[in-house]
Amino acid sequence: MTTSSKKGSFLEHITIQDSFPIGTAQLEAAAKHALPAEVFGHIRSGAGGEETLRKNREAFEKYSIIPRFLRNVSEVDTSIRILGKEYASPLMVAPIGHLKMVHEEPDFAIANVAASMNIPYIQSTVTARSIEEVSEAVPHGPKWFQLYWSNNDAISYSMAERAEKAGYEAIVVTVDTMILGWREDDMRHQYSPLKKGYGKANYVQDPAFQEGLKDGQDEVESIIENLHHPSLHWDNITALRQRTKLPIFLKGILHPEDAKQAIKAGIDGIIVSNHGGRQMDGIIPSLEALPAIREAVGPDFPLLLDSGIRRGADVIKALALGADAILFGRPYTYALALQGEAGVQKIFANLAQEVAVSMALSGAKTIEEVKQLTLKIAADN
Ligand SMILES: Cc1cc2nc3c(=O)[nH]c(=O)nc-3n(C[C@H](O)[C@H](O)[C@H](O)COP(=O)(O)O)c2cc1C
Ligand SMILES: CCCCCCC(=O)C(=O)O
Repeated sequence: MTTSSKKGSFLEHITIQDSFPIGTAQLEAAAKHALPAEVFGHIRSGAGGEETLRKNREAFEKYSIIPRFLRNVSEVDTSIRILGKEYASPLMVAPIGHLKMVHEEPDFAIANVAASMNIPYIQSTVTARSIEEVSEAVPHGPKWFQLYWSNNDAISYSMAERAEKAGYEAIVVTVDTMILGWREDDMRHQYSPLKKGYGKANYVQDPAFQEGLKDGQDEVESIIENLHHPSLHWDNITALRQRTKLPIFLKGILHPEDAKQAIKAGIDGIIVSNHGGRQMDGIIPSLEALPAIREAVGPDFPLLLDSGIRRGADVIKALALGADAILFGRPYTYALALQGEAGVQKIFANLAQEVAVSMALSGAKTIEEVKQLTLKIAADN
């Protein structure tokens, strides 16, 4: 996206407002009011005592941008290039499963928004619509597929192959969810979107899944069995590498040594993530893990980040600390619950615009210039 004060687009945020909540805190409050407690709790909450969930936000507040001025920022270009592909903005749609809990037709709505903005839609394994259904309904726009490894390797290979055939641009293997985190909110509410079968399309339409179904076994029960795979190992990643031509990203890497091992395994990119604090509590905030990982992988290796991004300045900080782009999670789920596709459009458009305004006010005309900005870290660290 190129935005220019001459065209007046830097003024949009002053003139265009409607009933949509402004700011992600207000959005979350409105979703809390609108959604059943167990659904809101499932989305909002983190694992354990929610230390990591909290620290994800605090990490951003520890860093301050030292802005540069007098640089003529009337033209700001937010576009990025990753693995040879150009996207309009350093924003991506984080894979979020089971969205049928908040909307009748979630996956088409979100894929449409991503396509209209030319940002990658990262489709979760556990969506209401399958890879094929999404690619048919929304044929344009960049789409990546997030893979939860299955206990039955054949299903994982089959899903990767289906994504490649459907024209998806990359496979994202999530490595931090080989078992489910300790989620007390869900326990209190006795709530499991998995058990409700909200995310079964990719499995039930998979030939390897159907072949592996035991006689009389319930499909949802089998999906849950497949999703839990504590044996996940680098050997699985190496095997997948040999079976797909698509670029592979690993989502959930937090240790520089794992990042180096990923490169050795032929991986094309890393998403530094703690799953929004939903998996292991007490682990490092993604933003704090980022600089050491950038150091380990070198300046050109594709590095993305999620967990805790809520506004434009957060995006600037993540890029200045070494990310090439960020994934945006929970807020778009709340927007979907409140206003459907229009809500998702507004939350992403607002964030994209806030990024452009933040770039201009920091003195960066391009993403490369954002990466050169200086950050000051609070003295208590
Ligand atoms: C309700 C919910 C469902 C999620 N489902 C998935 C999923 O299916 N696959 C995945 O890799 N990550 C999943 N995530 C994690 C997100 O992709 C992302 O890492 C996280 O939400 C980022 O943190 P943020 O919400 O603070 O932006 C889910 C997160 C939420 C809140
Ligand atoms: C065994 C893991 C299934 C989790 C699917 C959704 C998810 O990632 C989440 O955070 O919730």
